Amino acid sequence: MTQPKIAIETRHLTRKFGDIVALDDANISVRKGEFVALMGASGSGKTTLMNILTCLDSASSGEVWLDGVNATAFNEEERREFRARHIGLVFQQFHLIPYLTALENVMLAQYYHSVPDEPSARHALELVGMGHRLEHLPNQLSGGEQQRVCIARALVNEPPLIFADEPTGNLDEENERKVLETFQHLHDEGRTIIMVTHNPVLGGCAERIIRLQHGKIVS
Ligand SMILES: Nc1ncnc2c1ncn2[C@@H]1O[C@H](COP(=O)(O)OP(=O)(O)OP(=O)(O)O)[C@@H](O)[C@H]1O
Repeated sequence: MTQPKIAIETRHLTRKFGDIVALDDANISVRKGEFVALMGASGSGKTTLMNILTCLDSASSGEVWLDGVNATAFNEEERREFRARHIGLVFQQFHLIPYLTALENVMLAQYYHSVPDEPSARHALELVGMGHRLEHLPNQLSGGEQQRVCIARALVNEPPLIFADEPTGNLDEENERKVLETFQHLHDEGRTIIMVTHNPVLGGCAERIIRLQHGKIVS
């Protein structure tokens, strides 16, 4: 079977919360291997869209296709299952387990997915430039290093889609640069990345910017 070239597609996607239309007839299409930034003012619907695309929420109407699968009518169990197999998430807050080393934190993600495999956990950390900090605890790492452990954790199970929500929000400029370089490296490797950000520097590093305004895609 040939693999679909489209990683993400939404058709007339709408999400309402009571009277509030958080997402209004949104149509987006992201190719496999694309690096896309999702930008827009506060309240424009970025989180709402991300939550649907990462199977944390479902739409009020419209369709969502992820990695060639129609995810529109997934129930909670199916969403959880799909998320575990297809989606890697990087958050602004690191959510690392403080008493586990960098390597163990990454292996824990493997454990929840299938089985821990130390060589591939090491490889994921090497990929993000953290091969020299495997045995460090989170509090022995800089913010940027912790975020790179989180990126390794997000990609260790080889998810086809990587989502990042303000991944450098808590970092200084130097660490922001290193994390950005890591995403660019992953992009060069052909991974599909969708990044929510307010930061024009990050937005400028993406291949394309999808802009939201009052729940609508404006460009
Ligand atoms: N659970 C909810 N219940 C009611 N209204 C909601 C809910 N979630 C979001 N909204 C509303 O939907 C709109 C879009 O919110 P959303 O969080 O998607 O914006 P955002 O672009 O991510 O904003 P920010 O950049 O501030 O995080 C806002 O008007 C918000 O108040």
